[in-house]
Amino acid sequence: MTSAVNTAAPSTAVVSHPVLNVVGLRKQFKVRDGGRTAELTAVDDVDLAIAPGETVALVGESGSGKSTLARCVTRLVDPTSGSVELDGLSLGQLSGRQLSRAYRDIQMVFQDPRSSLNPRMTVGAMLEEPLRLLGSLSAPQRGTRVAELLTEVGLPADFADRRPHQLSGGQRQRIGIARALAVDPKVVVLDEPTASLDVSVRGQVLELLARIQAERNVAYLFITHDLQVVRSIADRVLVMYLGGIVEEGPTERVFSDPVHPYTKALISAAPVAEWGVTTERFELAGEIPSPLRVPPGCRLAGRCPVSEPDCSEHRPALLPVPGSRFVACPPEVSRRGLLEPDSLDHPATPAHPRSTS
Ligand SMILES: Nc1ncnc2c1ncn2[C@@H]1O[C@H](COP(=O)(O)OP(=O)(O)OP(=O)(O)O)[C@@H](O)[C@H]1O
Repeated sequence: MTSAVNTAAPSTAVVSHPVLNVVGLRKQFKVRDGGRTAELTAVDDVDLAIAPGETVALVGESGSGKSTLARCVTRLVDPTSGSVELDGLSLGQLSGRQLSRAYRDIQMVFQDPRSSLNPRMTVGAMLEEPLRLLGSLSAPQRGTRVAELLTEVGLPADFADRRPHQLSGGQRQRIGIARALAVDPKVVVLDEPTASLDVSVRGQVLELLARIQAERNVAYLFITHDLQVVRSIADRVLVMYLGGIVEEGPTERVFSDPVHPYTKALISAAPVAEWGVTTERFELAGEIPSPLRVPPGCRLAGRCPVSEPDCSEHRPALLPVPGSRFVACPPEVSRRGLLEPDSLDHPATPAHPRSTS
């Protein structure tokens, strides 16, 4: 959030029961900068709500803060401020059993299964490890569950005896997915899960993820650079730039009619001509600035071909625009006549949690 909560009615219905609700999340790292200690803001005031069974994609160029956001959500790192709620419970306020339960309910799949799987362990032992945490299964029951998990991710049960180096990249990623699913999570955060795979294997893994979601109603937060993957798997997309969300909405609408200049540039730079989306070339000047030197006002202003003098003054809030979308670019929103009544009376982020429908 940038300031107060927007009291204007958002253009969307509200997610009545988000399984994951992130509010005002900020993560700063202390780093050395020219011989002194400085604060690097990797994620700045991000809100995000995901409904059960929904896939939300997070896109943005390298360094925009996607992985840091994912690691804060899964508590691999502690956020500097803000809250992460799972089924209405704030993780920061839980302890003991409730906290372990919440950790189980949010699992992560990493980009490189080779480094996320222990080379010394068999597949069976790796899949059994999280099952032990459940504490309620006997050794034979765990063995049965391992075989079921392997079947669920499309691998034969005898793969339990193999080690990671005896598997292909796609098979390793299937094991990474099986491991995440072992404790029956409600949310799986996938950080570039298909980036290291061949195109054909990528398609199979995406199909697997879609099938698992249909069967388990699990929610996915899917981080990727690959906009084709986003289009094939995500219900909604969040576009991130220099730590903040600049556009959010249903995938097809965002792709077919991007509003924020950064989204336009991202889509226009994607190497896919046949999408039937805007083919207008939209280029930004220069490179993404260092998060150590975040520009004032709109962070894109210095690179944006349609920026106005005001853009460098105030950081723009996400404004609701028709079509269940939110865009942090007041000039573009008003230029296109997308402004909803009251939006500028309350120039802040939309009420939380936001909707999928
Ligand atoms: N542990 C850390 N200590 C210091 N800075 C960090 C740390 N982790 C990330 N950063 C910085 O935070 C910013 C955001 O990084 P992050 O990896 O989250 O971006 P990203 O969008 O996931 O990039 P990529 O797509 O390349 O993975 C970068 O400037 C990065 O250097």
